[in-house]
Amino acid sequence: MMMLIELSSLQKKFSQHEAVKSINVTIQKGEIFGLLGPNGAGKSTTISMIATLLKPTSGDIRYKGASTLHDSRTLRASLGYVPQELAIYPEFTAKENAQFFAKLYKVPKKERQERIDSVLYKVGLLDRASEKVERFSGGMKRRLNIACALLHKPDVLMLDEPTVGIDPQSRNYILEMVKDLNTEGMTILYTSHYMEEVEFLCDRIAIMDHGDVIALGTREELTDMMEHQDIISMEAAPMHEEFQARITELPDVSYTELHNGILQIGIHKQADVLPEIFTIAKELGMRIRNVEVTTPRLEDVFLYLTGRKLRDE
Ligand SMILES: Nc1ncnc2c1ncn2[C@@H]1O[C@H](COP(=O)(O)OP(=O)(O)OP(=O)(O)O)[C@@H](O)[C@H]1O
Repeated sequence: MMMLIELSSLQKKFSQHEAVKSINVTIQKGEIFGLLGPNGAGKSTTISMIATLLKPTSGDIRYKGASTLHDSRTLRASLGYVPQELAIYPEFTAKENAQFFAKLYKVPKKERQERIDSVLYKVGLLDRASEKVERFSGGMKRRLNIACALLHKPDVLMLDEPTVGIDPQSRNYILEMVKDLNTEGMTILYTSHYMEEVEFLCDRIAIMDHGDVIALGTREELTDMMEHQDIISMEAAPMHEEFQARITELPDVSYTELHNGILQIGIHKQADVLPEIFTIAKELGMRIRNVEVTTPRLEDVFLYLTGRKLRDE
């Protein structure tokens, strides 16, 4: 596998606040690389630095081995970037937007029409090409934004939380489209705070928190970090505070987390703690309604590493 983008000791400070803390990440040609982390983790700052829209405080970004900090032309020509905020004109039609960006990206005139039709088709908007964007749903606008980033046939596509606040249908459409683009050979950098999306899409994942990459690997490598863990999810009525406190004290329990009435208990793999848990529940007069034992997912890895939930709810 060829290293396509290398971030070395990449750091960004906003006055005293260190938004990205000297991270080292390499993105291989042909992979879907995910940046997963909660809001404020530093994902957008990182991706904006790669897109050359934000100057790093220190460190380097190399594209195909050459630093992009002084000469970003090669990278810019090969990069499609879809920011979190929509960058399209609502009073124009979808086609007019695409025409505008095709000119901006210097797509040769004789190729423009075909290219525009092809990207609008790809995002499922060819039949709506002549409609004004202000009449589009959030998901359609987002898809058009992606189409505009594809006009110059980039080698790398970077998407910053592309599914936030859109309908499930558009979300699935985008996820499938990203997979297809990757199958056709495009390298993808995808940021999200949705664990399921990153699990579904990404070959490798960097988990970010407070500006730092706290873990990096394939999904299996990340969940293997917790190879000594199983997760018990338990619903009970009532759920006593004392119950959680006593469970946390048990020797085979590594952590507990109460969320939406469900108590999650991280236990050493195959530890026989259920009888003790049931006994404590009985002592406290609780009725257990549901118990499930599962192997860890990325969400659990985040909880394990940070002691916090990935999502802010
Ligand atoms: N222009 C800026 N000036 C000052 N602080 C900033 C600026 N941009 C980002 N930050 C701060 O840097 C940190 C990282 O923000 P960033 O947007 O990169 O996080 P994120 O992981 O992309 O989260 P989100 O999904 O909410 O955008 C945050 O604490 C944010 O407040």
